[in-house]
Amino acid sequence: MQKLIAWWSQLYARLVDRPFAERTVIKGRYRVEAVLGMGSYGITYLCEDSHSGQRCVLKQVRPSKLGSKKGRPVYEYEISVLQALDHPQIPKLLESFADRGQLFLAMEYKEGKTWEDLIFEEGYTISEREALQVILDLLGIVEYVHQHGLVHRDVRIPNVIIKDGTMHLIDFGLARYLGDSATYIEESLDAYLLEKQIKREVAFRSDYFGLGHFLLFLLYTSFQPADEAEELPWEEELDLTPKTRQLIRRMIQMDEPYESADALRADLLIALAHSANVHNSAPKKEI
Ligand SMILES: Nc1ncnc2c1ncn2[C@@H]1O[C@H](COP(=O)(O)OP(=O)(O)OP(=O)(O)O)[C@@H](O)[C@H]1O
Repeated sequence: MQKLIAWWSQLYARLVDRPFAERTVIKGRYRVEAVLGMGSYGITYLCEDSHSGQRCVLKQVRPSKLGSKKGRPVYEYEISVLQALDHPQIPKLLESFADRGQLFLAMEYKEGKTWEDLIFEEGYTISEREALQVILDLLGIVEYVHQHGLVHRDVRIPNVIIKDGTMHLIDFGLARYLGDSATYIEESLDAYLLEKQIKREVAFRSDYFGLGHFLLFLLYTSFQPADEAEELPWEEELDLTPKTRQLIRRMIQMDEPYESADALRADLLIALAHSANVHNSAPKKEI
């Protein structure tokens, strides 16, 4: 029976979750230029706002999710989160509205490339010092989010956009206020894999965990495995200074986790002072 329900809901979603075509005008002002993505609860569009002449991002709740617990509550939560934040490196909420029976939110468009694009499409290689500097800059945005009682919980390379050297943190769909439950519905966290539990914990340290993995991604851009070498743990593969290694171990909770941005920043600055600005391999492209 459960299989049948799952099959039916997938079929239903496929039938109704059809994105609006390019050039469709929503609410008489937002002209769809492209579909940016189809996420778990929303469809994201790049639009031109005919009122301001500016580009913006529209997020539409998937029609198949409108009546479910993962539809409107998630949408309303994201609105409240974006409304609470006002930072130049975070997209601002422009408005939320219903049109044609659908729910939308409009937010500022952050033009640029994500770190995922820079690493995987453009082949950037980053030295240890540069990587630590990136994390230090990102920590400033994350700390601002924390100061508003929020945890982002999805700090990852596809969620950071970089334009002219300035980073922007996007995708607050998983953000939660401290004290709120980690899931929207009565899901038992015990069922989650340990790593997912750490990432989704509503605590500041889960964002430091995300930043730790972000740092590892950046550091791996300079790693070149020997031909047919077996995969080893990061501590053996990456040639890092001891301070950076200790820092990462705490960020990804192999050792006592950081509980405040100040403590993490202090160790980041120490690691930076000890770090080398050399690439482990010849850079294909440097930042
Ligand atoms: N404010 C924004 N400015 C620029 N690009 C954005 C903005 N918000 C989202 N995007 C881009 O739109 C795409 C879809 O993003 P979105 O975060 O809505 O959904 P997702 O990551 O596909 O799924 P999920 O909601 O499940 O995390 C991504 O490529 C993201 O880079």
